Amino acid sequence: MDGAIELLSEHRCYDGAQRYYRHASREIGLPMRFSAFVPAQALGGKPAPALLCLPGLTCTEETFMIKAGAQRFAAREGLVLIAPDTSPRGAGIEGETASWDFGAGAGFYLDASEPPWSRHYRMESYLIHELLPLAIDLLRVDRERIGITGHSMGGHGALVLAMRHPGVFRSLSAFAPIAAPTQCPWGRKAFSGYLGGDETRWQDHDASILMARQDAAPFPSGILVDQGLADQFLEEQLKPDLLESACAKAGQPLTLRRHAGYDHGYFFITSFIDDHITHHITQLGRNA
Ligand SMILES: N[C@@H](CCC(=O)N[C@@H](CSC=O)C(=O)NCC(=O)O)C(=O)O
Repeated sequence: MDGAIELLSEHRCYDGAQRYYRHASREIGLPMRFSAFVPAQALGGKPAPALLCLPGLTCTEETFMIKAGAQRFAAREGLVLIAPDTSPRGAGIEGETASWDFGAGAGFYLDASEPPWSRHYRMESYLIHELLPLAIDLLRVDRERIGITGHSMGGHGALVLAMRHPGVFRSLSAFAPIAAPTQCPWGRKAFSGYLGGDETRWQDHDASILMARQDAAPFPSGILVDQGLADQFLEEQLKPDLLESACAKAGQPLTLRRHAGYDHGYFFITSFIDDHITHHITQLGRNA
């Protein structure tokens, strides 16, 4: 695979550009798609701050861009938005599309160690070592001003990747993250399939465990997490209280906002996305 990047479509959006790309991924070994919103300030100008937005189970590179309503606020702040797909597609693995919470659409933003998944399911390496460098070059992203956020499985990805790759991301937030995946059915199913039966190896991909291990706050300016209290997955799958305890142990400032009446879906995300854009641009710094 030669890594050629194909612009699939481009749409004018708040004076910037909403784009969809496909490229031959070196890390995944298959074609991958991603989307990017490039604000007007970044179209011809100097390097811009960027936010990597990780979608949740069953989503694609399109979901966040068409449902979160983030472009209006990113345009205001001159912030590039980048959204990947949630897994490789078409790996040809038996059972890959058999369930919605494992396999296609459910890559959990990690590198699988277990065959047959280990050959293509390498979302962590893909994001850190391929998509981000590609975005820095292609979209003129300032490598010193990249933040990360995500929803549900993507919230897990944001929290875990931010801690596993210190210095790559300068700001962090999440919507209804899977905050303790070693202790919930979604996480246990994914980790046993992708990482195998040795649960000690799962701990390196659990945000609450990683946070509790920190000697000092990895994000001293604070992490923002929003959680709906009418979220149908809250008790069984998400467990934000465990992240809250881990942050307290690590001395990590955390703003965990619990919102009465909001469920797990994108109406919840779009209600609070402006606060997340403001959180990130405040920590990343606006272009002068
Ligand atoms: N098909 C499932 C529901 C799947 C779902 O709710 N996916 C969420 C993310 S859940 C955690 O990662 C999502 O973002 N869906 C896309 C959307 O447009 O809402 C079921 O049957 O329960």
